[in-house]
Amino acid sequence: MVVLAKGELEQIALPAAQPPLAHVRAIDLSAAPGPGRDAAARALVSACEEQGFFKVTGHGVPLELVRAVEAAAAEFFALPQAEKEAAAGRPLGYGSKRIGVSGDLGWIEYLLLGVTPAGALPAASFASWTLPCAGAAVASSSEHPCPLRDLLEEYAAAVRRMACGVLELMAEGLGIGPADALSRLVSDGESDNMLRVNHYPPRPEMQGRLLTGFGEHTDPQIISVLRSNGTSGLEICARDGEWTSVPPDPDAFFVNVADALQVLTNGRFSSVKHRVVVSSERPRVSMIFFGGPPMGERLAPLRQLLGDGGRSKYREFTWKEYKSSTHKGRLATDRLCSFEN
Ligand SMILES: O=C(O)CCC(=O)C(=O)O
Ligand SMILES: [Fe+2]
Repeated sequence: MVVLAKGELEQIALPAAQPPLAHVRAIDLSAAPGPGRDAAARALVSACEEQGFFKVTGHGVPLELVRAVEAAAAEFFALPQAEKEAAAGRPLGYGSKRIGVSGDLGWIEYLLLGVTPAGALPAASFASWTLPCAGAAVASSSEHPCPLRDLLEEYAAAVRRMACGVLELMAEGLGIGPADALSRLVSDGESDNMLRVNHYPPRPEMQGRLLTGFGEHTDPQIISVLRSNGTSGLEICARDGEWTSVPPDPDAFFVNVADALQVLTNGRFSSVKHRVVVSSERPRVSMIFFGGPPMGERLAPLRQLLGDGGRSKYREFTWKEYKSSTHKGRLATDRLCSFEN
């Protein structure tokens, strides 16, 4: 449930609009080695250069698992508000309407969780709270293991593997080595991976107006892998500033180029600006895996992507430094510009 104080609904109301549909490239991760895989790697690089956004088919994540975790998430969000609030934490845990700490509001409730390299949700995510689940709400979680938590762990592990596959294909397409030049950042024991489950309840009647679900922003990590329950709402912004609506695809995963990858590629790829507009009478549930590097990782353009005499557009900084910059300022702030040379 999203409970807004007086005046807050007005802050997130949007004029009715029907942006054109985005044309999103599909990349087949299962293409066989040889010409098929080479073509997929080239298409992936073009998609990152042109849009910073694409979708992945042949991803190997079982759709039964995806549907089971989505159903368990929907049950969680249907719990009484007080039970969900018991899982509230900062910044991890349950939250509603507030995104970040700088006053951004949205028609949204969510769970934000840390992920270990094996895909587990570490105890630190649960330091001050446990994850209540429908059916187990009255029992202690040790007696009744929470199905949502188990499913999220399995899901995070599967999506992390897929994210690594995407980054390996990307390294091939960019012609950089070793094969794990990019994927190691997400598969490392210290990688700062996160999982976010967003629930956008159906919008209230507002005389045809729409609501901001998640305001415009770029994701700070390397890549984000997003899946939604087939309800529209995600919009991406093209280089020319035009917003387009992403047609939902319940069988594929969407991938965003995020800020750290823009830096690693010296701006050859740009992180994609995106937002969620709540326009549907159906609830939207989305699950996003954020592939982030270890806290101490030094980020700078990869030498192989600088070319002869190429100039680095960014100064070197650690992921920890960049991540803490994202905790300051509004969601839509362009944070990378303060790291430019
Ligand atoms: O919920 C969505 O579909 C996208 C949300 C998003 O961009 C995010 O959580 O970073
Ligand atoms: Fe995002």
